Amino acid sequence: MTQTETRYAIDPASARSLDTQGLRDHFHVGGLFAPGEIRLVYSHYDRLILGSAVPAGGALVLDHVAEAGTPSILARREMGVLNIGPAGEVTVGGETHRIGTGEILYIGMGSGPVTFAGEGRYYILSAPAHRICPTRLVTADIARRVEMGAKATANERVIMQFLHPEVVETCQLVMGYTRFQEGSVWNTMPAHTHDRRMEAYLYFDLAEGSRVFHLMGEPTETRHIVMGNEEAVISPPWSIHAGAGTGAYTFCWAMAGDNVDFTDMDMVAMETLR
Ligand SMILES: O=C(O)C(=O)C[C@H](O)C(=O)CO
Ligand SMILES: [Zn+2]
Repeated sequence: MTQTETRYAIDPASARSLDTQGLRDHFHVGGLFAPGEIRLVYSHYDRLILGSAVPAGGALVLDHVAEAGTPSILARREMGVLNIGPAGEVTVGGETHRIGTGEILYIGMGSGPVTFAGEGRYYILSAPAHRICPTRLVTADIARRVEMGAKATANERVIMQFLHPEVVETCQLVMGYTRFQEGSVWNTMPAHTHDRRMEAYLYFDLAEGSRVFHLMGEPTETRHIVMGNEEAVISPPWSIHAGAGTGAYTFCWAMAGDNVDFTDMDMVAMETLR
């Protein structure tokens, strides 16, 4: 079963006036990773689709998604699939890929239906594409590693860049995840925006009872959204996206938009934040 929910894009002035529930309705994505289901959210920010597939030992096929308006989801789209569960198999274009924990499968436009199988817990991201780039499994040993932050500022972390121009060719998807050194809990601080690209975060590997306070909004109008394990959040192009956890966590970040330049960010000075 595939379930799809649409989230419309709103402007920063409208977002400013939202209360907690309003912010969650627009940006927070809960209820993913339901066993035996594919759940998708179709965001109007850069038309990114994010979601999950949990075959729970069986098989689930992702093919027609009415919101995309094409016979098959990949007809005019590309996809990145991160496995946050035990190893599993994804079959696409007549080939079966065994995806280990923490590995990402890039799937090129026009590949046809995607079958998710085994015990994997798959996080799905898909963006419109304009040409075919080859499907490829990206393992942690070939991902780019960027070490950032420091213990003293509780933000010592490694940004693992999987779908990145120096690793694998994509049309507009840029994707990876960030891991923290023990004791570090702050992500993406100092904060930034990139009006050219939207972003989505999936927070995972949180212990029970642990939460991440995700920060969003224009730099001078920040708001927070409290995130539980395996919950995602949509970051509009005009918004910062940062967070602090009450304990350890990992998060997957993904972007779509006008360029694939990871370093194209507008850094926000600490004094600017409100
Ligand atoms: O920890 C970080 O900092 C990040 O992972 C930042 C994201 O990758 C990002 O916001 C990229 O634009
Ligand atoms: Zn960013």
